[in-house]
Amino acid sequence: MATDRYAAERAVLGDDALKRLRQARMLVVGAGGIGSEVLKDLVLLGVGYIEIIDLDTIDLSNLNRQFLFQKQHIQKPKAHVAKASASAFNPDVEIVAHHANVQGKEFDVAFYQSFDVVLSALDNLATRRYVNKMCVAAGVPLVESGTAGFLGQVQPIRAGHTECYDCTAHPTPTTFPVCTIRSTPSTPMHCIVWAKNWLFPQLFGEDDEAGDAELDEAAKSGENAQELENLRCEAHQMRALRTELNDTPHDAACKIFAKVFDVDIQRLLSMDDMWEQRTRPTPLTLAAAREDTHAPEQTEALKDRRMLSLADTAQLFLDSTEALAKRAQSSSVPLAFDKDDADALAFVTSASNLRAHVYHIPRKTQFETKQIAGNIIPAIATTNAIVSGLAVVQALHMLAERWDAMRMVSMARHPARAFTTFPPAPPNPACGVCNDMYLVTDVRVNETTLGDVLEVARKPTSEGGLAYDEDAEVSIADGARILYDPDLEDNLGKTLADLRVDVGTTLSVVDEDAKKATVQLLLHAGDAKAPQVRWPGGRAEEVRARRVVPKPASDSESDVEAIEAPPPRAAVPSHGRKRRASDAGVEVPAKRKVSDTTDAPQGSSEDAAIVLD
Ligand SMILES: Nc1ncnc2c1ncn2[C@@H]1O[C@H](COP(=O)(O)OP(=O)(O)OP(=O)(O)O)[C@@H](O)[C@H]1O
Ligand SMILES: [Zn+2]
Repeated sequence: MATDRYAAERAVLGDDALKRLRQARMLVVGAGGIGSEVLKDLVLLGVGYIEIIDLDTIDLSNLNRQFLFQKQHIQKPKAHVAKASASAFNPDVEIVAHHANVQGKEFDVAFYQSFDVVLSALDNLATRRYVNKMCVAAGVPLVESGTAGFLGQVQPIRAGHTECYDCTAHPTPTTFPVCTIRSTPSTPMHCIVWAKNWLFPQLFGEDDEAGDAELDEAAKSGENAQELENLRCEAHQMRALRTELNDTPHDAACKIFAKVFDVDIQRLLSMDDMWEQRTRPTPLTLAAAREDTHAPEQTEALKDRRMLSLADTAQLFLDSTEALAKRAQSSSVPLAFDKDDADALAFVTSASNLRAHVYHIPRKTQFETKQIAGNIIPAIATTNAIVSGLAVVQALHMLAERWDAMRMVSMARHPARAFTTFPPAPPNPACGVCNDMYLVTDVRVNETTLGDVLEVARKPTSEGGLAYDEDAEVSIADGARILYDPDLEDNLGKTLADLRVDVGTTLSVVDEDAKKATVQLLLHAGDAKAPQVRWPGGRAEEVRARRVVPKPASDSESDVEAIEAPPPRAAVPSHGRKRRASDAGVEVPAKRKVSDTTDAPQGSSEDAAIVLD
């Protein structure tokens, strides 16, 4: 008799729930630490159809916690490998993988609406906010999750009923993405992490023999031979230099300088596709660094708060490398970074600043470096696994429409109470994302003019318009770019294509008097020249029900005029002159920021205010 892989699940969830799971469609955004765990959980549960999106490729540093990936997958797209690895767990599940940026235009509101639940497993604020906004626009439930060291959090979001991700302000995370550390840093933090977590242990910490053996094994499998060979070569060179540090510390320190700031950078530069979207680094020789004795003007009295010249930074690197090498030689245990160890801090400060210089990134003082280096939080596989499980539980509640069962969950390293759960709060009336109205708008960008869009804004709802009064001061913007306002009429005759507005763009129609909510037109390719406005999914009632401010009883059910304005946002100075269309090409700050949350109050719950990675 064939075994039923779902027997246990059926016993726990029941027949109906299992059937629903088998028919469910879920989207996982991000295939990193949390995303690969979530994917594995969903596949094992037997969710019928899953799509996964990730823009990145697999890095060596991912392998300690992203268990769908192995050595032979280095440099392959995370989404594709995650699909291949997870598919093997359950052949009943269909997975579609996208190696792409989730902010790409192909992932429009209709795409989101094709899913029952979206699970966000991202590592940055901007993309989290974007996915949140798309889910609110599409009216699709979202499970947001994040971890920082031993802390974790899961937030179920149901548009119009619960807080969205943007209802509370989020501090800029002090944690960091590790995968960009080895080759493509873009912030001072990346450089500091590289110096502290990679270079320091390579030279003075635990010797990584095992890592090299693993590289040998991966090379045997024939995958990514060239990059694996490079990594192995780098590891061997570093080990040789580490040995040399014992005998001739000064010469070895100079060679290490040449290797990490010049030779290795030249090797990376030869990989052209790596630099298509990024600024190319500039290799730095010791001789060139020594020539640059210019120190920025500064008034700081304390030495560690002053910015050193490049020459002094290079000297600090050589001195601290020599000092640490001597200590490592006489120490019975490998050295570990300690921000209060002067040599270690000098090493990390100088190495990270030299790397920052190479990558055209601002440098940091020793004082700043100490603060940043002391704050780095490692990603922990167990936290990711637990948070992923909690996220999937929320997704199951959503799928079963057990809305009352949804819980925010905060996880902390607390012996008495590891988890704190509470029902999600209602939407914040000051949240731009929750207050804005989202309408899918069919256009033909080569024929539809901005005037056509304005006409639709003025038309009554019964004729498919937005019902703005003839005398209402309306503006139309593409992000921060204002295309039309009462002082800027030159663009009205231009097509959307002329204005560099493509399908996939969101145009914001803003009522200057703040009497109506901002309307977001999600542009979609249509058949007619005149824009056709549709409520997402044709579910007008549902969308209307999502309004934060209750509708007055007298308003007609079918009238968009019933959309009340959110609480007034920042006052807008009026313009003294008519602006020309040529002005419009220039990015100007939006008069009223659309969906801006900077004025949103801080999270109402202390528990909810953890920094998400
Ligand atoms: N705009 C985006 N589109 C698609 N995927 C994204 C986007 N932004 C981030 N991601 C993905 O989200 C995932 C987040 O996973 P995680 O936090 O574990 O980061 P990581 O890069 O795998 O690990 P680490 O940053 O700790 O090295 C990453 O795989 C990253 O590529
Ligand atoms: Zn909100």
